[in-house]
Amino acid sequence: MANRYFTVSWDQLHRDARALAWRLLDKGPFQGVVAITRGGLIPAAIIARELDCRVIETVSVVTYDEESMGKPQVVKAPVAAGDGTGWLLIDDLVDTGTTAKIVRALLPGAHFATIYAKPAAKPLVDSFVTEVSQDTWILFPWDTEVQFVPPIAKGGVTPA
Ligand SMILES: O=P(O)(O)OC[C@H]1O[C@H](OP(=O)(O)OP(=O)(O)O)[C@H](O)[C@@H]1O
Ligand SMILES: O=c1[nH]c(=O)c2nc[nH]c2[nH]1
Ligand SMILES: [Mg+2]
Repeated sequence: MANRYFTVSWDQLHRDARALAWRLLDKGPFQGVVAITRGGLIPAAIIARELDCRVIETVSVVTYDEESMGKPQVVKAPVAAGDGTGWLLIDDLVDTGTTAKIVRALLPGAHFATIYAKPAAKPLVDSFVTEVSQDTWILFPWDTEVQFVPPIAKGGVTPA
């Protein structure tokens, strides 16, 4: 269980996804992007736009129910991407690496990129932008909303 949170705004996500696109420019060209749904969908859309790539495939692995981990299941395979050679594989983050190991086994030839990476799974990723400590839970903008917090002196939550 995470004991810290790292909140990512839409602006920050867009900036970080574009930073990843810059890093990927000289790794391509790619014939298509495979998004690991659902978290990889928005990062993949931003990166595909920046790399001028129009072909998007998806792979879906269900691993988590909120913050608890269950038994991973591939519920949608990446049919158009062969063994991944020439394709860019995108997810929002790697944490334990469970999802990454499953998808890499399906697409061993793909270049695997994530925006955020925690240390346990960093070696599984070919390109990433920001490392976040293992005990930090990343809060993405699609999972959160803006709300009132009390002042720090009255028990307000300290940001990560
Ligand atoms: O390295 P791991 O420990 O496998 O964790 C990383 C995965 O967990 C999250 O997806 P999740 O399974 O929550 O599904 P979602 O993308 O549909 O939200 C995240 O988007 C990664 O795909
Ligand atoms: O929103 C999320 N934030 C995380 O830090 C994380 N780790 C695994 N799955 C995750 N989902
Ligand atoms: Mg995911």
